[in-house]
Amino acid sequence: MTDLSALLPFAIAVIVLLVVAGSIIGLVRGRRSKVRYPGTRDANDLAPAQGGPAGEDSGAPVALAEAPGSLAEPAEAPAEIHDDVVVEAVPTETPAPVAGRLQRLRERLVKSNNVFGKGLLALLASDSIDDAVWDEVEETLLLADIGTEPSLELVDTLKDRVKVMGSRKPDEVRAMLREELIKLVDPTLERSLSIDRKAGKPAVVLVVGVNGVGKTTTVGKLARVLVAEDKDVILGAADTFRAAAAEQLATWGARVGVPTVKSDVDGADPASVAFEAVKAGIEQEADVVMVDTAGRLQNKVGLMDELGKVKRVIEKQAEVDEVLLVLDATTGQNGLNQARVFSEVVDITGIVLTKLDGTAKGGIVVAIQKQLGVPVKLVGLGEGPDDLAPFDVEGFVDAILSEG
Ligand SMILES: Nc1nc2c(ncn2[C@@H]2O[C@H](COP(=O)(O)OP(=O)(O)OP(=O)(O)O)[C@@H](O)[C@H]2O)c(=O)[nH]1
Repeated sequence: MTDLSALLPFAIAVIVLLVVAGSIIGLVRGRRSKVRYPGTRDANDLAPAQGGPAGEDSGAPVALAEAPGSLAEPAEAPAEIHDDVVVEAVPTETPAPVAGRLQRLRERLVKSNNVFGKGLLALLASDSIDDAVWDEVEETLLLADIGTEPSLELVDTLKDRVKVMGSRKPDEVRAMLREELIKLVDPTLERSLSIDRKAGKPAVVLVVGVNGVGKTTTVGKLARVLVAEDKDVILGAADTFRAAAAEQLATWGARVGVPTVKSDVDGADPASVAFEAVKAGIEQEADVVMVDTAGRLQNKVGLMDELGKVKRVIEKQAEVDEVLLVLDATTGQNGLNQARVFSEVVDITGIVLTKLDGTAKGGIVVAIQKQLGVPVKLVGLGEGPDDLAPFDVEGFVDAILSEG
């Protein structure tokens, strides 16, 4: 007769193998989305409305009725975001304090933009400033993307001031230029974000823009800014087009303990997700609900309509306090066209200018504000999690004029 105890190690080995195989299959299933997008799809095609209920025609924007529970339950802890989504348990991080961030990121700005400032200082300090020099001053301003009209205005003002000054000491020239640049960037604009609860509801921030400008990254970074300011935040992943966007956002949130409301269904109705996120924010008494949207080209009418719908559906529950348009500073004047069209569909309340670390065209800040009358509220200065800073006029001008 076989000794049963001799078989025991084999039995254990078989059980272990079965458990391991089972969890691998579970993991693979978990990573796969339940519904695949049926055909080839252009980044600017409309998502098929699978969430339906948020459709304005239905009149009652409720949760995705066909897929109950398909929107992830807002989680308290990173590992609990959703049964079906594998989110690695990341230790919660403490975001860098917000005060003085631009100062800390100043070096990036100095590196990319002080060529422009230095150039101006050198030109204005030259012994005699003739027309050729003034042309160079103007060209320098145009190259920094300040825009034609503001550049001409600034040259005129500087001409007048130089005339009055007579002989010019470098310090005086610097002080004069600093003063005029600060005026141009406009310290009187209101740049604070509306992120306070009101009427018993959370503040709602909608983040919009064309593809690849840094929307999801900005929402993630901004969540950290808000957490650093002790706000309770909920994220809404209404970028239902790019498959990885929702998980990318959830990971950003999880790192600072912020839950994300998202759909497991590729191409779900973004308005439904936005609606659910705001609903969760109201129920959980969050301070801020931040909704990320899919990148869309401003010339695609259907997509722009979809964005208008997202906003209107949110407004069935709560006011949208901020609509932040994310613009990539490296795209220069093209950003202005985008901004114009977006502002026709949704009232833009602020600009987030990303990738300022990668361009010498910081003057776009001036051009955008002049053309749209909308202030730059935040600037992105790198890919790091805390490389987003509240825009501060003096800090910005000082970095441009820095010796560094
Ligand atoms: N250097 C630099 N890179 C940035 C900054 N902000 C965002 N990025 C990078 O820009 C790239 C695109 O960022 P995403 O957040 O995915 O852009 P998106 O607008 O959400 O993209 P879509 O959803 O495809 O429209 C990423 O590689 C980011 O790391 C910034 O301030 N500086």
